[in-house]
Amino acid sequence: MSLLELKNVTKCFGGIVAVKDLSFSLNDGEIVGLIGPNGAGKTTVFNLITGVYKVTEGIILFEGKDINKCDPVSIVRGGIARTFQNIRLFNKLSVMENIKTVLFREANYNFTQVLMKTPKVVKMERHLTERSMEYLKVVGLEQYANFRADSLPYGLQRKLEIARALALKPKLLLLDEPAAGMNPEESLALVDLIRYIKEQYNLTIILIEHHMDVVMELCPRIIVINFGELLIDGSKEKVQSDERVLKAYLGEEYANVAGN
Ligand SMILES: Nc1ncnc2c1ncn2[C@@H]1O[C@H](COP(=O)(O)OP(=O)(O)OP(=O)(O)O)[C@@H](O)[C@H]1O
Repeated sequence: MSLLELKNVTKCFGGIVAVKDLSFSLNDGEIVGLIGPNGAGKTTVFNLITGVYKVTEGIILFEGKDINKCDPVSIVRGGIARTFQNIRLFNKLSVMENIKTVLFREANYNFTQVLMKTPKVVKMERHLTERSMEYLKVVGLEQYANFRADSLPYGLQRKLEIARALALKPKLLLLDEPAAGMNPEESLALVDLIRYIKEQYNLTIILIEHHMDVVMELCPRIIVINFGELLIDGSKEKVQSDERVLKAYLGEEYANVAGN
């Protein structure tokens, strides 16, 4: 059974067909790139998988269960986490507090206990701090734990989003342009980080990215969409040598670099 399956999914916004009759599935443990030109429908696909939008037609199955009617919170609880193209952190909170906001859902104390600062609360607080620090260490942000989230450069904010998504303990992680705003050196480090978290947390990952070097490094399989429709779903070698993809998405320049 596939971990995730989209069956003939269509999403319309009024007269705009953002996603059209799209079908693909992800197997457990895969890392797959989702690429296509601006406006192709990639983020809409993520918004459909995470319940932000409801499909107009079609079905989305996660672990064999239809998640079309689930709200975003239940979908997160079910094991799907994401990062956003436009970073969505709690800017005024510290880096560590951004992780704690996720971990608090595990805390089993009430408001009065918090006000009284009971031993149970103090113990749980310490535990959450340690856990938050573990996630920050994974992405290399431990030294920024007490910085305000919006004081970090973009590249580090993206890593914080990844750490926060990991704290949700997902099975499936959706990364929306994680390398946006990063220089080549940072992108390379990001590739290593994504590989590491995939293995460490046993994740299945689908990745939207315009940095083709990142996609080619990370993803043995790539799904290309254009005008909301599937153009090609195959190995990176197949995608790299597909003429339509080369011309439309990767450009002649990349084709030459790739030696095709
Ligand atoms: N909430 C919305 N209301 C109306 N139209 C929308 C909405 N969300 C997306 N669209 C439209 O759907 C199409 C697909 O947009 P989407 O953001 O999914 O593309 P994308 O492939 O992620 O683009 P990019 O690479 O630029 O982020 C676009 O024409 C967009 O304008």
